[in-house]
Amino acid sequence: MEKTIGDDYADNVRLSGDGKKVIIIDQTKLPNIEEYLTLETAEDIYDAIYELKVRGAPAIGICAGYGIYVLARQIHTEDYSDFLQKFREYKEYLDSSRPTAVNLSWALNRMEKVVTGHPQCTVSEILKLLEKECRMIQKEDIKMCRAISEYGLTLISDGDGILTHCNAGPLATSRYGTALGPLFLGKERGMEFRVFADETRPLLQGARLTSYELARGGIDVTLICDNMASLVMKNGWIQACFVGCDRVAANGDAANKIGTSGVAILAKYYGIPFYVLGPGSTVDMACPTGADIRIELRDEQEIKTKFYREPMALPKVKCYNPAFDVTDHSLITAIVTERGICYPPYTENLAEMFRI
Ligand SMILES: CSC[C@@H](O)[C@@H](O)C(=O)COP(=O)(O)O
Repeated sequence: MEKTIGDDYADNVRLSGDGKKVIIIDQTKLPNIEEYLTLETAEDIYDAIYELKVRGAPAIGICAGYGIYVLARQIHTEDYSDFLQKFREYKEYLDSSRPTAVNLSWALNRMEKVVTGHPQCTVSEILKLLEKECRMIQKEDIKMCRAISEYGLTLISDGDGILTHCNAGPLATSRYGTALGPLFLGKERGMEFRVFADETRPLLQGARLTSYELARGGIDVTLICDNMASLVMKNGWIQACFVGCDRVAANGDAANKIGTSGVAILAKYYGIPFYVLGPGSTVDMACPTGADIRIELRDEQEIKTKFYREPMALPKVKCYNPAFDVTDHSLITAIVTERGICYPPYTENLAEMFRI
């Protein structure tokens, strides 16, 4: 089969050959060092997620699925209730690593259902089913990204300028990505886009990951500081904004990397369509509105020192470091999932699309 651009990134999160470890590319080291990490203990997996070594909502879910399987193998009992109790302890621990992306608890709940759905099975039979399920989560993600890419590509034309924020590319998923998926797919089909990547303060996912992925994929990418988005829009260089999401509420409000809502407000002002792209697993129909989404607060050192040779503020200066914000549904032109392109009114149309 012919190799596609997304294949280069297909193994960012995977299970080791013996099934006893999770292997991830360390995203905090990119773009300078391509280093793979082996995760074996509950602490390894928790820390990798918390420290953003693996990040991006779908990739976090995939890592958690593989992670809980690896941990389940370490539960040495033949007793179903003991197994379930220990499994749940691991699940709760991993689930507490990051609160905003729903994919984390979604994947862990899926894995738990395999256990609770088979009380008649032996522990070794349950382990086989768990392995199948976590591999399935990743396979489905690849399929979903492909479908999202196809739908997303219908929204743009050859030669368009696209602005993106944070990283919703192959590193954040399994292949193609969500917001970047249409661009990789278009590239495979001979289309050219001019992408403007917000650097995305404070952790610079746009600079370190998005511009790296796009440049490697041969896509024309220009890195800008977050505060330059307004100018490139005013210049007429942007025909659409494509961003990912960490949780979409039932009314269409969408949580994504801090700064996304500002991009949406600018896009509205300049009359540029603003699209949110993500897998159905990111749509949380149990969450009524954006106000119900828990926003992760992170360490102030990420703002002051993390990527600088010297501190950028006095130690006594206070910082406020929310990792995400919520874009109001009224600013979103459409939400693209593997099920199709959902336009407003979102409360009705998401309910119809996700059949509740
Ligand atoms: C397909 S990834 C979608 C989102 O998870 C992405 O846009 C994002 O905000 C990631 O934030 P991060 O804190 O880097 O995990």
